[in-house]
Amino acid sequence: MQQELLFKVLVIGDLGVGKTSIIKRYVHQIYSQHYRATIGVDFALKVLRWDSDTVIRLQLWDIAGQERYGNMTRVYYREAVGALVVFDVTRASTFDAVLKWKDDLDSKVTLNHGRPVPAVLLANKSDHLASQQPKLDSFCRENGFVGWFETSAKENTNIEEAARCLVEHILNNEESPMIEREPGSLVLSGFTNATKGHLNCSSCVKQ
Ligand SMILES: Nc1nc2c(ncn2[C@@H]2O[C@H](COP(=O)(O)OP(=O)(O)OP(=O)(O)O)[C@@H](O)[C@H]2O)c(=O)[nH]1
Repeated sequence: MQQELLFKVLVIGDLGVGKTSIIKRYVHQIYSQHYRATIGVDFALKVLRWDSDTVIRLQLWDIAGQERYGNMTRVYYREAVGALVVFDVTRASTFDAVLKWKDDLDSKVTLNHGRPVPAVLLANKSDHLASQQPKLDSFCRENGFVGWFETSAKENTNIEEAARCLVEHILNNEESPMIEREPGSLVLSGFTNATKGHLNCSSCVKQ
């Protein structure tokens, strides 16, 4: 029987780092230079055919960068099972803010037993870089990110890979709350043994 899983994923990071652009590229295959700040929160849905009997619906919550200074994030973060934390490689201050976003996330949403939801770090606008960025493996290990990717929404680099890495970690979390959908019904459910196991994310940081 085919199963459909719905995962709420947050996309967070400072103002103008490219969260909306990453989502638009990933979901609609479009990119624009034009900058319009997100107000509050926006949503997009990406449907992934994961394997022959699993369809994953990724509900992407595009949280405005300015929200870190507001108090709405607790509401927005509720029931999220994963996050993409984005910074802009051309602006060091946005990297400095990454841990503040991660702390905000960890303080407001956790899995059972208080474990953090998986978070993947995105070094966006990598098309701007003349040379390689320092590798972030140890930064990720030390700060609880499950992996990191140099992305470019402009050139469509590594966005699918990053999302895949995140989904693999979400699936590996036995206790991730999830909605399993059968035609005509919506029920909250835990994982089935058929869904978990055997998953391996080669591009993610080795823990
Ligand atoms: N060169 C380059 N520019 C990018 C990339 N991603 C986004 N931008 C540009 O950066 C600006 C901000 O992008 P947004 O996607 O609106 O940023 P955001 O993080 O959603 O911003 P807020 O909604 O204010 O939090 C826009 O002008 C984009 O065109 C990228 O990968 N490379």
